[in-house]
Amino acid sequence: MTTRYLLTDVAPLGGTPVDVLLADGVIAATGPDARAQAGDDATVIDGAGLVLLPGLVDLHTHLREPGREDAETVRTGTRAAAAGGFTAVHAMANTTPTQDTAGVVEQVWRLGRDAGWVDVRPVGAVTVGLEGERLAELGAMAQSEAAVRVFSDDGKCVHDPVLMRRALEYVKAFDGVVAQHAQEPRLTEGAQMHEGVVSAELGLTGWPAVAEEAVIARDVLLAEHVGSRLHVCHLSTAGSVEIIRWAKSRGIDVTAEVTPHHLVLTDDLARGYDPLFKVNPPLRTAADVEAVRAGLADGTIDIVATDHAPHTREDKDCEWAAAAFGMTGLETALSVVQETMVDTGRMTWADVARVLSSAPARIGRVDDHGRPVAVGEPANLVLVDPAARRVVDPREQATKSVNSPFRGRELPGRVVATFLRGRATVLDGVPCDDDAAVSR
Ligand SMILES: NC(=O)N[C@@H](CC(=O)O)C(=O)O
Repeated sequence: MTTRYLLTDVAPLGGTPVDVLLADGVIAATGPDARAQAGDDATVIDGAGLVLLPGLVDLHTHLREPGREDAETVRTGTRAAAAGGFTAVHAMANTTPTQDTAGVVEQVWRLGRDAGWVDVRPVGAVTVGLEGERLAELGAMAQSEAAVRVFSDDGKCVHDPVLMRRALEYVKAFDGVVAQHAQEPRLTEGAQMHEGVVSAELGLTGWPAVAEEAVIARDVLLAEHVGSRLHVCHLSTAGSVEIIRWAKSRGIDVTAEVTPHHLVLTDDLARGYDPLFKVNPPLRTAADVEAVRAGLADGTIDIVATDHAPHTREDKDCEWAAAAFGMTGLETALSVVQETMVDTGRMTWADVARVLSSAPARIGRVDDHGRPVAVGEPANLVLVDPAARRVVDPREQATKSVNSPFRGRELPGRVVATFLRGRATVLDGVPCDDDAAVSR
């Protein structure tokens, strides 16, 4: 039998404090019933001042296994996810070999299940080898044990409009979604950072906003034409927010994500030539940051997704032009959303539960996650201390890589505990290594 937990005086979604009993993998009782049913054997966690949210769900994580286990493995990446308050993650397809067959997605799914930290939902590649030439085995991946519902060539754009159209049409058969990495390749050849004043000053090749916006505009029209579901990865510009707003007003079935780093960091950071700030799509301007915050607050942008992109020191500790694109994010996402959206009064904790849990769970068709905090629901939960503050030290994080752009920065909030089907994966802010993989 798994441990029973009595969380006392916790605030579900930041609301009125209440006692909550977790038993047999579910929320067994709330209020006075919780204490009455807890019995003597329940582990009591003092939840005064803490917020209880549904476990976070990431639609966009790079776990790097198979192929780049030197940067991250399914085990280290999912342990980092649990530390960050996640109970489910989607593992992106740009592995080696590519997650473009039933065999590879099943391998990743099994590694996730055996690690036991979070539920891993592999993303399937749209095209074979992410090469943009032939559709991958979408149906076989959907029907595999991994039950793939999200398909993406992330890291690369599906730039051929005919292939994109076919993928959008094909995934309808199994209620899938195509998640597009919107980057017009010809407009971004050799690009190193956002195209603007700073790139001109530094003499680095620019990645113009239009290279993202042109693909999003095309794809929302394609999605409308074929009546399919489209998801836009890591949207980063004010113009992209406008296009999504327009598409939604027309009733087009599109969803969009923003990353934590695009909610706060700007292209000015490139001035130090520190590749920690090199990412795809690039950090944009302060006006873009304001536009994505406004878009997230008004629901134009549906979710926050980490785009956790771990890289080895070798791939990051070099000159800007040679460095890999990408930043880690699983262990700082919730804090950045708190700092930029909650502490600024733009969103409530209920909104946070929507953008980091229920909406991504719905887009990815992940059952049992992102559910209401209510009796009978699966106990996939995270307990957060919003009053805590910490200085980010990547060496203390669970991820194998240290390329956090928040290194040395003080951020609000701390994950106190994470529960996966009622089993604690994190307690007192520390991953429960002894218990991992015990009960799945
Ligand atoms: N987001 C990133 O900067 N990097 C991603 C892929 C990508 O989108 O380029 C990665 O896999 O490292």
